[in-house]
Amino acid sequence: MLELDGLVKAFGGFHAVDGCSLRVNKGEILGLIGPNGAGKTTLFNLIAGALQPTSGTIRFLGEDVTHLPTDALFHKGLVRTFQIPHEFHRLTALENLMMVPPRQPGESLFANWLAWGKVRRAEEEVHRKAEDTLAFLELGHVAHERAGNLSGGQKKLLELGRTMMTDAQLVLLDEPAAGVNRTLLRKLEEKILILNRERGYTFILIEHDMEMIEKLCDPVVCMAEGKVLIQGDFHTVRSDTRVLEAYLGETASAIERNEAEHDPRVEDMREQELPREDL
Ligand SMILES: Nc1ncnc2c1ncn2[C@@H]1O[C@H](COP(=O)(O)OP(=O)(O)OP(=O)(O)O)[C@@H](O)[C@H]1O
Repeated sequence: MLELDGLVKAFGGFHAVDGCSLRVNKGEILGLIGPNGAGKTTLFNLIAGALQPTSGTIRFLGEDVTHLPTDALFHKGLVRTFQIPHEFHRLTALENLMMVPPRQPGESLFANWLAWGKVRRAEEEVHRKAEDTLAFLELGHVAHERAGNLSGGQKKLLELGRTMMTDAQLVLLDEPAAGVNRTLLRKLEEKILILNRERGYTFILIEHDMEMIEKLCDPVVCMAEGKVLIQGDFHTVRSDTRVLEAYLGETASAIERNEAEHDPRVEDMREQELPREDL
């Protein structure tokens, strides 16, 4: 379904993604893991057309889509969600879903004027679909609540709902578990599995929550320093020494940073940097 070949994204001299090649097959839930700064979100941005690669190619459903923008990919069925949900916070949950479908006839004044009956039927259909989507996500009770008032977990479910309004084929989920309480997390996992098994959605999922990765994902891909380190099932990837080293490297630098924070010499230096009146 998706083929990445030798993808590179450079920011100045720094390669955030450094020669990534990857295959995603229809029906998979591919888990993308790796320490902070490994390049996972940058890779998502490249796949979703939000960033242009420095080099390399992206093929989606057999077509070269390397330089297509986000909206063109969206119309082809490639949709992403964000680590921080992007809801319209003043609109209700239902209205948020009704905003999604592309090419609504109601968007065109001319179409409105020419065929108002057709427009009304299309709007009713969108309304029904949005209600069905909320019911599937067990969000029916907050349909008329402003999206900005929903909990973090409910916003994540709503993001998933927005992908359902588009008949997406490949969905990129960026840290769906982040900021979600345990109860809603189980619900989110269950819905992702149903969408995958019963509705044929293919997913790529960036996640630091290893329990979620273990439950949902096969294969799992680990990235570090912009590169794909290994691809395999969860247990193979988790026990691979290169993966352990990549995560240990991150832990070691976090410990170093933490020690530096509490080193009296560093604190002295900070005090010296500040003019007295700012202290
Ligand atoms: N626009 C940018 N300009 C410069 N550097 C960037 C830019 N975007 C990302 N980077 C750098 O690229 C590297 C990879 O970042 P990225 O956000 O893709 O990592 P990640 O694996 O998603 O990390 P995390 O798990 O913390 O979200 C980081 O060192 C980051 O600082």
